[in-house]
Amino acid sequence: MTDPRAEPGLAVSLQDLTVSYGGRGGRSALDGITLHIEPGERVALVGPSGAGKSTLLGLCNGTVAPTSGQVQVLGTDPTRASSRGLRALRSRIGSVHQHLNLVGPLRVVHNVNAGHLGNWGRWRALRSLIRPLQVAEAGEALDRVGIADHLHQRTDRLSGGEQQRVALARVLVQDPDLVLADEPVSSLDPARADEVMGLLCGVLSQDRPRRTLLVSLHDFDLAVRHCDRVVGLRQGRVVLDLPAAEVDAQARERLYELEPDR
Ligand SMILES: Nc1ncnc2c1ncn2[C@@H]1O[C@H](COP(=O)(O)OP(=O)(O)OP(=O)(O)O)[C@@H](O)[C@H]1O
Repeated sequence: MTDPRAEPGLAVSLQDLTVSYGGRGGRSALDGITLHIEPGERVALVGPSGAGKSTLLGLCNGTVAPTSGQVQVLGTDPTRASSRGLRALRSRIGSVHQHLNLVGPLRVVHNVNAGHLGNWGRWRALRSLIRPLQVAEAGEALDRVGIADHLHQRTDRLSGGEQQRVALARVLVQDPDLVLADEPVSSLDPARADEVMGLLCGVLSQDRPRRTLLVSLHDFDLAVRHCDRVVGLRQGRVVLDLPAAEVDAQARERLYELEPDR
C-alpha cells in the first residue's frame, strides 16, 4: 500500500469554491475561491471579521460542506470520503484553536497524550489515563515548546501562554501532515502571542519540513513576521496572495479598508 505521506500532490486544493450557509442563493461566506497550498508552506489567512477565514479552515477539516466547487485536502476530498476515510484524514490534521480544548483538572502529560487519540484504541487511551503511556515522548514534546518541567502539573494551574504550549505539544505528538490553527493567539498579550507564533511556525516545521501550516490571524503583523505566505480574504474572496516578504503597507490598507454592506 502507498504511504499516504508520500502523496506528491498539494496539501490543500480549493477550486472555484463557494459556501453559502443558507444554501444556494444565500449570502456566500466564501465566493468562488481558488487556492492551492504546497506541502511545507506556512500560510497565514488574514482579513476583516466575517471575511470567511474560519469557514475556509472548516472546509479543510470537513466540518463545513461546500455549496459548489471542489476541495482536496492531503489528497482526499472530505465531502466524498466515507466516515472511515474522514477519520483517517482527520488523524493527519492537527488543530490549534483559541479555545484550547484542554482538560483543566488533568495533568499536562494526559493533555499532551490526547494527541495520540486518533491512533490509540479506546482501551489504550483508558489505560493511559490510569498510568500515562509514552511519557518520555510527551516530555520531549514539552521540552521542544519550552515547558519540560510542567509534565506532571495540573493543566489549569498553568498560565494561558503555557496552556497554549501544551496544545502545541499535543500537536507534536500527533505528528500531523497539516496543521489548521484558527486564531491561535488572540487571547494572549502581544509578547506572548509573538512567542507562541514563533513556536507554531518554527517547532512544528523543524522535524518535518513538508508539514503544512494554515493559520488564521487577526494580527496582520504577526502573519507577515512568522508565515511564508499571506492570503487575504475579504467578503469571501481572495484579494491578496503574496509571499510574506512582498507584502507592503498598501496591501494591508486595501485589505482592511471599510467597505459598504453587501
Ligand atoms: N454556521 C454559520 N451559519 C450561518 N452563517 C455563518 C456561520 N458561520 C459563519 N457564518 C457567516 O459566514 C461569514 C464568514 O464567517 P467566518 O466565521 O468564516 O469569518 P471569519 O473571517 O472567520 O470571521 P472572524 O474573523 O470574525 O472570526 C460571516 O458572514 C458569518 O456571519
